[in-house]
Amino acid sequence: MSPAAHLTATLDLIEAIAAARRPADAEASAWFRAHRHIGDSDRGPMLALAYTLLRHHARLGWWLERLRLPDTPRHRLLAWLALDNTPSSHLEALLRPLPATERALLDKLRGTTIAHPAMPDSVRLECPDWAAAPLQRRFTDRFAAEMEATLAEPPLDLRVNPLRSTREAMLADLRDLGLHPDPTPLSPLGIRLRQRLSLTRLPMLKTGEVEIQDEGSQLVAMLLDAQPGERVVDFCAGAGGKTLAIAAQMRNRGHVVACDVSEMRLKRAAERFRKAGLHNIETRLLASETDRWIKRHKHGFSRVLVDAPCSGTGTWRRNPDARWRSPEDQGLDSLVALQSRILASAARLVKPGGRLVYATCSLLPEENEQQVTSFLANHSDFRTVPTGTILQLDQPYLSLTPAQHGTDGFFAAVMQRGGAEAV
Ligand SMILES: C[S@@+](CC[C@H](N)C(=O)[O-])C[C@H]1O[C@@H](n2cnc3c(N)ncnc32)[C@H](O)[C@@H]1O
Repeated sequence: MSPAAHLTATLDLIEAIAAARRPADAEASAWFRAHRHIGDSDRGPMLALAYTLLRHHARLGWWLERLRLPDTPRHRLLAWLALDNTPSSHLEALLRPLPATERALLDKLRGTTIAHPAMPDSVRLECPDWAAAPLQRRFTDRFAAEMEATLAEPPLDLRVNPLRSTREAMLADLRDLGLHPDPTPLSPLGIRLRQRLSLTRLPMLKTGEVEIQDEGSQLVAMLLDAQPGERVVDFCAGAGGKTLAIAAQMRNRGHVVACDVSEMRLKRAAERFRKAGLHNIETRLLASETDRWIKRHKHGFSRVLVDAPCSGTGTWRRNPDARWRSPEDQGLDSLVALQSRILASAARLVKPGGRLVYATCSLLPEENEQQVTSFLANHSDFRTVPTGTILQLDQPYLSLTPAQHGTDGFFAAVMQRGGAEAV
């Protein structure tokens, strides 16, 4: 692609993402499917630029307002390129015609940095109003550092499928491909790649030897501590990211039921299970969290994971657009109420001595510790098991943040039904 065609196509992609109601990653995938002629060498840089704009969303909006320019994707792109010191002559050639207002925008921003002393903290830290108060309450003097960590580009984390390979073998294969992988510090199955790369460079994704999974997500699955031969439920399985890790840990022995209310996600999950060579997983579509199947299988499982729908505040590094969408659609209060209903209903599946893990990818105490406290207050037959007894992390609950652990933000609590020996 010529540089001009490349930039014009990037603007088209950015406009599509801005206009879409669905998340940016889904819109970008659909956009590239509709533009199959665009090759890998263009895709990576196009996506990187589109995501850079999303990561600077509030700050770019602030600049356009200050310069009294309409807030359009084109102006956002021009503002970013000017702040990034792309030469004007280059831009004039690429984005013709460049009206006088846009040329003035470039002139005003050239040599300036994106941060400005007059920017309020909420803009500088890209923190939406709905999340600012609970996040400040939680992090107090670490608030700015935590928010800054959510603005960094995340690494690519892989989880090795122990049924197909080992971490050492995969590290060696990745080095042979000219990459620079590191073992992840917390998960024994994790590999971290910090360089930007096209996924087509990783044949081990196709063979099911590795899966893409943030280290924090790997740890949540490990916390379930599912053993070969057990009966396990992944209640909010979605597209099966954690189910895959759980079933692999069980070495394909025992039985895993992957439930969800989304048929589309379960279909995608089933496809992934086949590819990973996992045969001990059944998918089950639920009509709601109180589906009759749950009553029929009361006390039927030794391990139940509830990876609840949440605000996704812990995944802002990967989904920078999420902070401007979620959970405005439904509101935090109704999300918290849904989580509480899901947790109470899924708990019925746990047999005496069995374990229930409640997890979110949220940083908000309302969805995490407070949710567990209120569950325990209403379920006196459950008690918490410190996560330090399972992982090498000395925490009562698993609580990961981008600034402290270099992972996405995750929370998980392990609870056991009854005081008997864990199953
Ligand atoms: C955080 S996502 C799960 C991600 C998945 N566990 C993974 O690791 O890839 C939450 C899931 O909960 C599902 N969900 C939403 N409402 C639900 C309900 N009432 N009962 C069960 N699952 C629900 C959503 O469809 C979504 O797939």
